[in-house]
Amino acid sequence: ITGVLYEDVAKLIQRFSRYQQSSLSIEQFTTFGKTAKPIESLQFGRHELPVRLAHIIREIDLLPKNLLKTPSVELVRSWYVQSFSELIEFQDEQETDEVSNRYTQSLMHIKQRHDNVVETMAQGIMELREREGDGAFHPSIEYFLDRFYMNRISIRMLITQHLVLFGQDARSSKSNFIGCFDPTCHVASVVEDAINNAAYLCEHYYCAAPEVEISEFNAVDLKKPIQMAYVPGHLYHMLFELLKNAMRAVVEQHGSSSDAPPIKIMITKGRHDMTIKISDQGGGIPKSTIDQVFEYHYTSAPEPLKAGSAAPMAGYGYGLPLSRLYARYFDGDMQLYSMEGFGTDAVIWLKALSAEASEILPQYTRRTPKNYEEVRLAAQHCRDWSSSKFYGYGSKS
Ligand SMILES: O=S(=O)(c1ccc(O)cc1O)N1Cc2ccccc2C1
Repeated sequence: ITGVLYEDVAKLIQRFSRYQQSSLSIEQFTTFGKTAKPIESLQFGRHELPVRLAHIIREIDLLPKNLLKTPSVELVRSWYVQSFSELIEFQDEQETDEVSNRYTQSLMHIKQRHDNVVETMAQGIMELREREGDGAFHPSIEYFLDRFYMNRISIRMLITQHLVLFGQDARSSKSNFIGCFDPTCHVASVVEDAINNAAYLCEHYYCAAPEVEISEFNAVDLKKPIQMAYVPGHLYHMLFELLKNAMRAVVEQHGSSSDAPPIKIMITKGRHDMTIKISDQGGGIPKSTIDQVFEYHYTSAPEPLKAGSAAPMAGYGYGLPLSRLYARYFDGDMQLYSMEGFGTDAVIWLKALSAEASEILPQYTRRTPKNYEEVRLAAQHCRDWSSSKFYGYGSKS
């Protein structure tokens, strides 16, 4: 029986990976969430979730065999296939309340099953690097992880949105939240939360935390506080990471003396972008190493935050690459501008209009395997460029 089942699942994954994924805007999430019934959410999710799972399973199968065959990556793949199989069961079910409740239960289990995907995937890549050194797969692994974690953010968004709207932990209707979305998110308040928590950690580690000054400029509604429809949890995650880095930089540069230069935060809103800039005088880093801080450093895989252990200050594990994915998820971005010897500006751009803030989903297409080949070749090309082969001079090895 399992043989047959296995064969069917592989065929179903193929089939579902050929459907186009439906990218939702924040406008669509909030409009749908205001009036949708559990049944309607089931009708959308029981198709879209298997499609997104199938897309990324196909992409996992493009990984170099030596990585794909590590115990950790095989375990992660089995979670995705298991969740795909469970969701497929709802395809031709009657749309009754009983089915809807079973669907909600299933989403809860799937969310829990995937809680440790980031750590487990990092473990697999670390195992491989220890065994095979800095493998030639490095750049295409970065390409894969960005797409893999973006897909995971998007799947967890759909699942969490359904659970918050219709699950046990459904929010009391008192707040004007629509699921995970705050339609009138007051940006400075989320910034203040992130500052307080990052400063608490900084005090705990360094016995001091730099001052932080916040300014706003609303070019759309002068004098009005800057608000937007967004997922406060995502915004907080990005800000907390950047503030930890900035505070650590300032304290390590100026010691815990009280005359350390303050960190300055500028929040602006234009017709297209809501932008946050965090400026620190923490000594900065060379331009040549900026790209590396956005790499997934498997060496310091994120320690699972067990109760009681203090969260790490700016560990440079996955904090920055994942934060940039959150910024990019609803078509925004994040970038660092550093002046080595002086300090760094970290900038987050988000879409000011919720109708323009659409999910950016990595699509698995017939071209995807070729893209991986191109990424690998391009990296090889860069390695050649940096060698004297191309310049014909210079001592670079
Ligand atoms: O690389 S950074 O310029 C830097 C990176 C990201 C960021 O958000 C803010 C930053 O300031 N910076 C982080 C850090 C930590 C300890 C000691 C010195 C530094 C310098």
